[in-house]
Amino acid sequence: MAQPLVGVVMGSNSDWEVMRHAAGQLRVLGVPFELRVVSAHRTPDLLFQYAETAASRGLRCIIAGAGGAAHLPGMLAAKTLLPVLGVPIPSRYLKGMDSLLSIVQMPKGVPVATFAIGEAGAANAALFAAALLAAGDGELAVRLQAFRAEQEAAVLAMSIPEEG
Ligand SMILES: Nc1c(C(=O)O)ncn1[C@@H]1O[C@H](COP(=O)(O)O)[C@@H](O)[C@H]1O
Repeated sequence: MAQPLVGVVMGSNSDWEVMRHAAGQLRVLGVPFELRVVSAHRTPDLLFQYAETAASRGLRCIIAGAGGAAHLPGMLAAKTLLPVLGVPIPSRYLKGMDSLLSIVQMPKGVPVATFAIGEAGAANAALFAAALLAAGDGELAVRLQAFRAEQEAAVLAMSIPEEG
């Protein structure tokens, strides 16, 4: 097993339906990652331990998904110098607006790169993590370029069926 370079963490296993889009995108690009459930609220000691050891274990960035009062990404960012990429999970009553605002409205000095609510945000966080790593990994840059080219070809091949 290759050394994980990206930590994909989430506040609950109920976030997996969204966060699997981050994992899937990393897998497609051949970026080694690890998956963990870590909660600032429910497992604060584990959160500190995870954040404090992440860099020394070889991780290069952390993608963190959380819903509702989504303190996980911000608290991770407070305890590590690694870039933290936050994914707002759609929540039951407020549709993820609570998650988005909790993650994006960090105080000056402790940034979290915040992505869109839901699966597109999770996939984009993975693509962003790959772009960060590709700056120092030419083979990954080639795979990322190929992904872009495939996406472009798929859009160029789109057609709209005419009516009548
Ligand atoms: N936002 C957080 C944190 C945290 O930020 O520490 N820990 C769990 N959660 C969120 O609670 C929601 C409901 O969790 P449950 O489904 O387990 O009740 C999840 O979206 C999770 O990310």
